[in-house]
Amino acid sequence: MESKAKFDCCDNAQEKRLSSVNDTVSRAVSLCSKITEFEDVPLPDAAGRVNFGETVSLFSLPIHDHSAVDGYALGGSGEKAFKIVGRMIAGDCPKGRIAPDEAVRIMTGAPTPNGTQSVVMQEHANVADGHVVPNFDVPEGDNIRRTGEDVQVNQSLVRSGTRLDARHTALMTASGYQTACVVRKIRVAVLSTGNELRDTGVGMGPGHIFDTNRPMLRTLLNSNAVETTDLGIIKDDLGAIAETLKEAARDHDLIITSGGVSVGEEDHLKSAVVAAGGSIEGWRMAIKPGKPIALGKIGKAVYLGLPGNPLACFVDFLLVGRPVLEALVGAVQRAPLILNARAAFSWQRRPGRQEFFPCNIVGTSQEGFPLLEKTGRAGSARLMPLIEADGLGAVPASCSSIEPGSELQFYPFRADMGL
Ligand SMILES: Nc1nc2c(c(=O)[nH]1)N[C@H]1C(S)=C(S)[C@@H](COP(=O)(O)OP(=O)(O)OC[C@H]3O[C@@H](n4cnc5c(N)ncnc54)[C@H](O)[C@@H]3O)O[C@H]1N2
Ligand code: MOO
Repeated sequence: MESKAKFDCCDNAQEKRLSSVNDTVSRAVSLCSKITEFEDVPLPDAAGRVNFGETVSLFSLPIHDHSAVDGYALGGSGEKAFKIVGRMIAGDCPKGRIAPDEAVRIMTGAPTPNGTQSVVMQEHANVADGHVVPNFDVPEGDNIRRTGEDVQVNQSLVRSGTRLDARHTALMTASGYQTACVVRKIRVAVLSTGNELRDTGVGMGPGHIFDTNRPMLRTLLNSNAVETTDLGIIKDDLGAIAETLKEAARDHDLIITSGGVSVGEEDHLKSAVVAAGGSIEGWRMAIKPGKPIALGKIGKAVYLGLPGNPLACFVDFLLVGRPVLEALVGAVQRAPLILNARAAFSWQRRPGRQEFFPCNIVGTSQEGFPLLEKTGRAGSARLMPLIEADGLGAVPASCSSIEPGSELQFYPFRADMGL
């Protein structure tokens, strides 16, 4: 059943009933039910997966008191001679007790004997005749890493919904885990629609183009947390599309299509979703490129219809598709990284829709913001400007003119410390 949603209008009178990106994302996320099946995976293979439930520490960290330096464990305080009564290296079993006038030769990581007041670095002590004399009165506790000072046993380590990376592999391994319990992979079906589309090398003729969006979407979906089914190219045929959608809805969490979401006579996706027994919940966003987008449900599967123009498809996947994937696995939703930036260029534009354009960082403005240059003439069918781009610049719907120094928003493609 089709349901009509209420949308904010953008400020162009001809562009009524367009929704904002935020409203569209909220609507899309509200269609998603969190996947509740889970599996155990070895920690080094768990990067990109989402933690199912809360993980608590099996051990205290550090597991035992140990020395932070190579030096001497001292049984007491003072700038005096301590008799060296033993030697401990990393891996030795914690044993023995030292008296206030005794010391133990100790290496970094070795357990400190009971009775240790402090550890003095070997550079800060003199050794002669089986005794060590620190160069100063070493404060109590110096250079001893205490049991549990980082993590207590049973302490919460990783929250439910956390996307795992090398940090979690390290901490969970240190506290006794070999595997992580993660949400099962999201099953995503991808298909393209359009009579003009051909796979590379298959039956190209006049009027045909290469199907760009399907390989692009498969690449965007290529993560450890997603299992993608490629359903190929479907002709602009309502019945064929509806049949494919209906079939895909049986065993996928998300169906992503490209093309056929606009208003032309061969734009069948909206009707096809309904014919497949589903509902369409949203239609158009006040952005450029990427205005037409279809959101809906077919059975339990979420449906996301992206526009055919490749840059529009790319932008809509990043803005709406990504949060949908996060919602399906119950990942903690993080605010998108949107930076304040300044323009290094002039640009006159027609107001009406928030506009995104590929751009790169060419310097830093006087105020310290990234200075952006467009990487080519933007257009929803143009891909070349993306290639040299560091991210997407954005201007609000009302903007009609950009001069050097004008404020922009910047959505970076990557963070250099990315995990
Ligand atoms: N009368 C109107 N026409 C259009 C409007 C509108 O508001 N009123 N919106 C325009 C906008 S904005 C966009 S974006 C496009 C989106 O249209 P569709 O999603 O229906 O996409 P198609 O018509 O199927 O294709 C558009 C364009 O993209 C090419 N294409 C399609 N699929 C692929 C693919 N997999 N790989 C590469 N290229 C693809 C297709 O050949 C077309 O050239 O609608 C505007 N029209
Ligand atoms: O939204 Mo369309 O992508 O402007 O061409």
